[in-house]
Amino acid sequence: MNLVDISGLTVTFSQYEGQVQAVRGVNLHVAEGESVGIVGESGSGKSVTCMAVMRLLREPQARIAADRLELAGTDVLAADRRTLASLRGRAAAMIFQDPMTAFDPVFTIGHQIIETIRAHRRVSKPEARAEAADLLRRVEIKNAETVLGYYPHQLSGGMLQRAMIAMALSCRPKILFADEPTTALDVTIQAQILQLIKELQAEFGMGLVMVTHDLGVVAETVDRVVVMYGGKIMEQGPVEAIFDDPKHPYTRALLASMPGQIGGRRRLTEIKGASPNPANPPSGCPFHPRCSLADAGCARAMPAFDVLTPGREAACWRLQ
Ligand SMILES: Nc1ncnc2c1ncn2[C@@H]1O[C@H](COP(=O)(O)OP(=O)(O)OP(=O)(O)O)[C@@H](O)[C@H]1O
Repeated sequence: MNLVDISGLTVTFSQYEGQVQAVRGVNLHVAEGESVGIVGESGSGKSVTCMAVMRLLREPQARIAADRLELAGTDVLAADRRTLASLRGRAAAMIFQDPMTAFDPVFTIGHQIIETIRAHRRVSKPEARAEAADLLRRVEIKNAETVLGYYPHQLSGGMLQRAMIAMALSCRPKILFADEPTTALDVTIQAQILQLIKELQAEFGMGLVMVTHDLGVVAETVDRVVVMYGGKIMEQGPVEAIFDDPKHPYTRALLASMPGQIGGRRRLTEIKGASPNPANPPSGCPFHPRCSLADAGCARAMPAFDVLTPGREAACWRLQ
């Protein structure tokens, strides 16, 4: 079964200035235990895609439409509030760049993890407390019992990130969405946290969707890569294929702008030209205004995906 099953997803935000077309026809599938990286520059629609399948976007400002939008076999567009609340946590959890978004500053770490466990499972408070301490140990927080009594501001950024991962894992989700989970951390801590996510993914047998602008992060952590640009998928395939033999000119440009140091924090700003304005996206292939290979046809229509091998596909007129 696919843990994530998305076909024809579009997400549009209504704003005073007009409509922002954040996601424009995305198909995405993640199998059990699989790890997938979604990469692309800022604003390409990576986060919104994940938030849409978790139904975490504020509606009706965000309008979500899809031919299929399923999380662990449940149609999230048809799901009621209760089903969604139970899905979030039990089926899927999400971690973010800023752990303060996951924690409430006025409660201790322990209180918040224990409450999360008890919101989803019938366990006594002492059992939940023991489990919370155990989870903190698994994310390599040494003085776990003490840390349970700490407030979020008493932990360093890296420690708080670990505590957020512990809280996300507390309901034993089938899939974890990690949205730029290490971007705010310094390089050594970043590498440790990525390693930890990878180990926990294997240990828990979870699916993983890693959202990042950093190809180095993807190289380190996932099996399959999905490259997004202007609200669309440009190319996808196994991580080795994407790195060794990128097909789409955008993927090639992304790789060329990659910092030498894996996990480095340089932003991908070196591709010439500006990323598309989602309020007024370019016609045809969204990358055509910046693509050195583009011709008039590229502005006319978005090409279909060329399936190079099963699971390896790219959408580029010049490839055809
Ligand atoms: N709540 C919102 N209201 C209006 N526009 C939004 C909202 N959330 C996201 N957007 C817009 O949707 C587009 C896609 O955003 P998204 O956050 O998915 O990009 P991203 O690829 O994840 O990049 P980043 O790394 O910057 O988060 C952006 O242009 C963004 O400004």
